[in-house]
Amino acid sequence: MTNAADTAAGEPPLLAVAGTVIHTPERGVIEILEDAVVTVGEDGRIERVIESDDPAQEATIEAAAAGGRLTLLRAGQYLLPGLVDLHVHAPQWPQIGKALHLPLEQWLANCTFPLEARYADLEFAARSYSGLVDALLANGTTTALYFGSVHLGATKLLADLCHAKGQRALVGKVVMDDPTLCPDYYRDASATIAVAETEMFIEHVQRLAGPEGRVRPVITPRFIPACTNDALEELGRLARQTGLHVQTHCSESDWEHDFVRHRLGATDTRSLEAFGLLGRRTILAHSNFICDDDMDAIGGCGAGIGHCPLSNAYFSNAVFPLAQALEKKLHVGLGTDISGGPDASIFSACRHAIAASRMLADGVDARIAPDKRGRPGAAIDFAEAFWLATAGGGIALDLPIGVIAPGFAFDAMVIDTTVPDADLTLWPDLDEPEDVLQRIVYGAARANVRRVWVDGATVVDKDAGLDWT
Ligand SMILES: Nc1nc2[nH]cnc2c(=O)[nH]1
Repeated sequence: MTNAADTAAGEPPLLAVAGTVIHTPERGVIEILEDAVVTVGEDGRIERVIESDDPAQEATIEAAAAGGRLTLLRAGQYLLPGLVDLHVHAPQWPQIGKALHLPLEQWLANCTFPLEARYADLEFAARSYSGLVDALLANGTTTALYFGSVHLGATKLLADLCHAKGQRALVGKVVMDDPTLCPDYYRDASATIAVAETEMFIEHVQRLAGPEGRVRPVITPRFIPACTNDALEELGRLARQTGLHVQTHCSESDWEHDFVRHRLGATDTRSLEAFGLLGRRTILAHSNFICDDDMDAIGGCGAGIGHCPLSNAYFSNAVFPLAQALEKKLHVGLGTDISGGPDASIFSACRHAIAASRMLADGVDARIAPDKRGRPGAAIDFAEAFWLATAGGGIALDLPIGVIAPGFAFDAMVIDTTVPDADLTLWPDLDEPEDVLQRIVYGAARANVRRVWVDGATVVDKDAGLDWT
């Protein structure tokens, strides 16, 4: 990706990683750079990707090795961009793998709000959030977009922990102030207090990490049914004034979609737009019931969608029209939706996204004739799924992440296809080069993620005792 002429020796890099790079810089495009060297500058950004036939490689490797800054991948290890999770409910971590038998509205009222209310206790919050951030990093999630709870204190703690552990994180104090839906024991006391605490949270995070830092505050109305119009209007004003990210749930299930249409006479998307909450840095979780007009509104302002295929299977009554959204050039990435999705891995989300798209394409009810059963053209493949999990998530967030190329942040991971206690096995005598990515997308587990960097800093090294050079 660079010419010999570009590679005159300069300052030694912060880091150089030598090995085979696999990424998907564009939707459906797999790029494999065998035996490349990726150099990273002091700012944590990728400086150069030097291919194997470039004479500058040797000197770069020697300089990095001399400075103790070289990481050399072994046979069977691959350098991939880190994963981006566009939808995580941090306080629901202790509920992962439980309570998925209920419809959304009962799950919220009977299980989720009582659990989230416990985050008034900062000791409980610290225990839960610390385990969650460690687990996501160990799964290769270098960037996470988090809903906190309604509590200012616990949500500050979540931001502090992400900062301390080095994860790229966008974190929101949840706003939910409408007594019609939110119980007395778990809601903002008023719209005014909810907005004031959101402002305090923004100040805290920007003091912690800087205005465009690795940890950023997000304006977070939980979803329209939980918020008064006053709160939504004020949060819209704040979004316009600050230019910060916004996250919320959008047209998730029959119940939720109909609730908003009855209350406001418009879809979630058009209502959010009217409140000033739909913009380039808005991420809409789910969005399963969006219509063509909603897609036009989302595409028109460049907002993003966090597609959560596993949680949709439990709560959403429908499959998100992913391929249609991509054809319309909407910005889409993947989310686990912990704990509506009982799986912390974005590799799993890739697999669920592929499976859901196939079911939408073919249809699911065998009693319906094949030509009427599905929605032709709705399927995506593994390369598109991996693009959603990396570059697609980065585009949705408007951040330079998800691609191994100069100018992007060095948020990356080593996938080891040789670890013994895992089911990911390559068959070099049977495989085409692109099959490596296919096998990783379908087979990678937490144990295969050996090392993780964010902004060039090592945040996970499961083989810390081993020599990487
Ligand atoms: N899946 C999901 N949907 C929601 N809608 C409002 N809150 C939630 C939540 O916590 N999870």
